[in-house]
Amino acid sequence: MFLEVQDLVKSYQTGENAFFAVNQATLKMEAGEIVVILGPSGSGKSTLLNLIGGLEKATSGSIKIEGNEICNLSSKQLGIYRRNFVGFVFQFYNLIPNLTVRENIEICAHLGKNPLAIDTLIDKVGLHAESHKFPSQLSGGQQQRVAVARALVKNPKLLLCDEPTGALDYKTSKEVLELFEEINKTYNTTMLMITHNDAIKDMSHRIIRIKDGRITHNTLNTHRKHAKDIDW
Ligand SMILES: Nc1ncnc2c1ncn2[C@@H]1O[C@H](COP(=O)(O)OP(=O)(O)OP(=O)(O)O)[C@@H](O)[C@H]1O
Repeated sequence: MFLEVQDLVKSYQTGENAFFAVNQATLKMEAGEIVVILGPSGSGKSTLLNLIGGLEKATSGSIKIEGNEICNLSSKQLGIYRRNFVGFVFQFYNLIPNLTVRENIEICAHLGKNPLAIDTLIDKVGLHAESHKFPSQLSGGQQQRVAVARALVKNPKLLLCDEPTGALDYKTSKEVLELFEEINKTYNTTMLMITHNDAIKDMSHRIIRIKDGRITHNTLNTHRKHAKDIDW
């Protein structure tokens, strides 16, 4: 099993009471799976993603990646885990404005042990003609494709995405989703995504629903579609 989360809890002390942002969450992911997390605002989606990505520390419970526990790692060890294992894509692309497309990707290449070839990746995300442009010269979809390439260049086994198409229109969302599907197929990257976009749900292998910090559903998507065939 690639990822195993067991009885995971993240609580905050608010006055005398504890508030449970993630409450006894248990889930498993196979290598190469695309899993989406759905749930209302404030239900704990980002917290769960951040715990798995080693951006936050759990109150209790266990997260094992390829059998290795990450919940008891020090901050420094968590940094190494993030660097070696995890790529992040957020709703807003967070590119460095005074670096070109190529340079934005290049600066992350050395972070992993087996980085992907930059030019192959630039071709894969369809930005060959844009590689010397600056972020301000790109559309939102193109900027998100740079962000995806930047997250992938170190060849992470796990890609965590928080509303990756949240700032994109229909057409560019579809392009980015086709890219995710292609990357998943080519590199067998395991992907965990938070989204309100129904299309991501339709192209995923598994759907997790969360409410008030608790996982309420965890179902295989037996009617999985390819991104190019999805209308929403
Ligand atoms: N540092 C913190 N201190 C106290 N409460 C927090 C903290 N961080 C998050 N929370 C609370 O935990 C709950 C879950 O937050 P989280 O951001 O994980 O929700 P979400 O499902 O991702 O929401 P959204 O869809 O609106 O982004 C929320 O009620 C939030 O207010």
